[in-house]
Amino acid sequence: MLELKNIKKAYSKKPVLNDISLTIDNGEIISILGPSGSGKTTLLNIILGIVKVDEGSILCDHKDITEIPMEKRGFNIVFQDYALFPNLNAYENIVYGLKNKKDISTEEEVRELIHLLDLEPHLSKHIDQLSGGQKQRVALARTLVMKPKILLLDEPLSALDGVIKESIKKRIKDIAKEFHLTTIIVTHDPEEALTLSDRVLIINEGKISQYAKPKEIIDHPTNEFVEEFILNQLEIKRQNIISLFQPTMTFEYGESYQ
Ligand SMILES: Nc1ncnc2c1ncn2[C@@H]1O[C@H](COP(=O)(O)OP(=O)(O)OP(=O)(O)O)[C@@H](O)[C@H]1O
Repeated sequence: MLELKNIKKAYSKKPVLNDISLTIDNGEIISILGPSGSGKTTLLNIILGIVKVDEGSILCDHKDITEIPMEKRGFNIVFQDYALFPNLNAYENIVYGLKNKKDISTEEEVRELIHLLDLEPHLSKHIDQLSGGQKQRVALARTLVMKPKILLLDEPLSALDGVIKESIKKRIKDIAKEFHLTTIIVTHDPEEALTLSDRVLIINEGKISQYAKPKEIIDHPTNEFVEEFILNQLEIKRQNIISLFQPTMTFEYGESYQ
């Protein structure tokens, strides 16, 4: 279990996170959702260990890790731009981290992950020969072979569209469930957060607006911000789709409107 207790962070005296407390159970998929500048990446980086807190503590399985450096926390992140090595092929990227830590994953485990992510046909391709969705899967495989205790994903679907997005979403869910892997995802897209996660943490101006299961958020938004920002965005999306399929109405004098 990961616990954040009264986390505070300011940059140049400007508060960015204000008294964030929450728990994340082992094996849960959590999305951190909020508008631009609300503090999502700062929170992710604090969990990862890149950014230090000003106040508060972080506990992992009841052990205080607040002062433990990133490399010793055993968490791992897939960055938004995937950060793959362009001079290596897909397979070399996937196994790169095992060079000095061979015993973390066996060859068989690596093969299983490659299979799960459907990457067999792409292993010898160079990074610039891969599509966005394929790059994303290589980045996921590269992170997962290191068997992180917690998987952090920064806007994992933002560069993908349509069917590919749905397929990656399903793979992230399947992998998290199969490996009982605690997964924390940063996103600004309510639809993504609500369909991908067990619980969604909605933050606004550095404070928790609501932290609940997707259904609870939709049925019982606890404040105006959640209603306005999250639910209205979903409604706009829904209306846009409906309007695409509405038949053109024709009037007596030949006028029409949509
Ligand atoms: N290293 C930094 N130094 C100073 N200010 C920072 C730093 N990092 C972030 N901030 C500020 O902290 C606030 C929160 O930034 P953060 O990147 O956490 O937001 P975000 O919700 O991830 O935004 P976005 O969705 O646009 O990426 C912003 O006002 C940002 O300008």
